Amino acid sequence: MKNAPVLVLVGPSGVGKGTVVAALRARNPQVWVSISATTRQPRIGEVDGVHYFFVTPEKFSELVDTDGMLEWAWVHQTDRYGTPRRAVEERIATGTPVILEIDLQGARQVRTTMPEAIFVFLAPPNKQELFARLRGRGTESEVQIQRRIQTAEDELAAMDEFDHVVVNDTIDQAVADLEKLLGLVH
Ligand SMILES: Nc1nc2c(ncn2[C@@H]2O[C@H](COP(=O)(O)OP(=O)(O)O)[C@@H](O)[C@H]2O)c(=O)[nH]1
Ligand SMILES: Nc1ncnc2c1ncn2[C@@H]1O[C@H](COP(=O)(O)OP(=O)(O)O)[C@@H](O)[C@H]1O
Repeated sequence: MKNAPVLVLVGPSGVGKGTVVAALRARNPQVWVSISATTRQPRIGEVDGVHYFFVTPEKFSELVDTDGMLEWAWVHQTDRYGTPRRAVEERIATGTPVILEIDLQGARQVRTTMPEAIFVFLAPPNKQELFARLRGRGTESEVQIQRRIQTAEDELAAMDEFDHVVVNDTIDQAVADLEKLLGLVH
C-alpha cells in the first residue's frame, strides 16, 4: 500500500489557510486535519477540541516534556502552538491523508523528522490583499494585527524553502491545487 501523504501547509496570517482547508475538507471528508494545541485564548466561535485544543501554559509544557509534540513553536511572539504527536501517527498508520496547518518554524522541524511530507506555502495574490484580508476578518486588535504583519513579512521571505507555492487567489482554484498535490481526483 502506498503511504498516504502528509501535507504541511504554511502561510502568513490572514492568507486564507483556515478557509481553504475547510473548503478542501468539505469536498474530501476522508482527509484529516490535525488539531493543534495552543496557549492562546479562543476567539468567539472557536470550540475547544474542534479548532484547537486550548491549553494552559503548564499543560503545554507537560506535553512538550513528555515528547507529546511532533513539533511546536512560539508564534507571533505571544503564544505557543504545537501538533500533538499521537493523533498524527495514528492517522499515518491507518493510511489517512493528513494536513498540518502550522507556522514556518514548525514546518522546518517537520522537514527534519518527516522529510517525505509535502511542503506547501499558501501565498496571497499580493501584500495589499493579504493585509486587507487580515483586517477584514475583524478578529484581532490593531496591536495583534501589527504583530501578524511582522510575522507575515518573515514568512513571505521564506517562500523559496517550499517545494510548492499555491496562490490563494480564488478559494476554488487553491483547493484544486491542493487536491492535485494530495493526489485526490474528482
Ligand atoms: N508550529 C505550529 N504553528 C501552528 C500550529 N497551529 C497553528 N499554527 C500557526 O500559528 C499561527 C497563528 O494561528 P492563529 O492563532 O489561528 O491565527 P491566524 O494565523 O491569525 O489565523 C498560524 O501561522 C498557524 O499556522 C501548530 O500546531 N504548530
Ligand atoms: N480566496 C479568498 N478570497 C478572498 N477572501 C478570502 C480568500 N480566502 C480567505 N479569505 C478571507 O480572508 C480572511 C482570512 O482567512 P483565514 O482563513 O482566517 O486565514 P488564515 O487561516 O490563513 O489566518 C477571512 O476573512 C476569509 O474569509
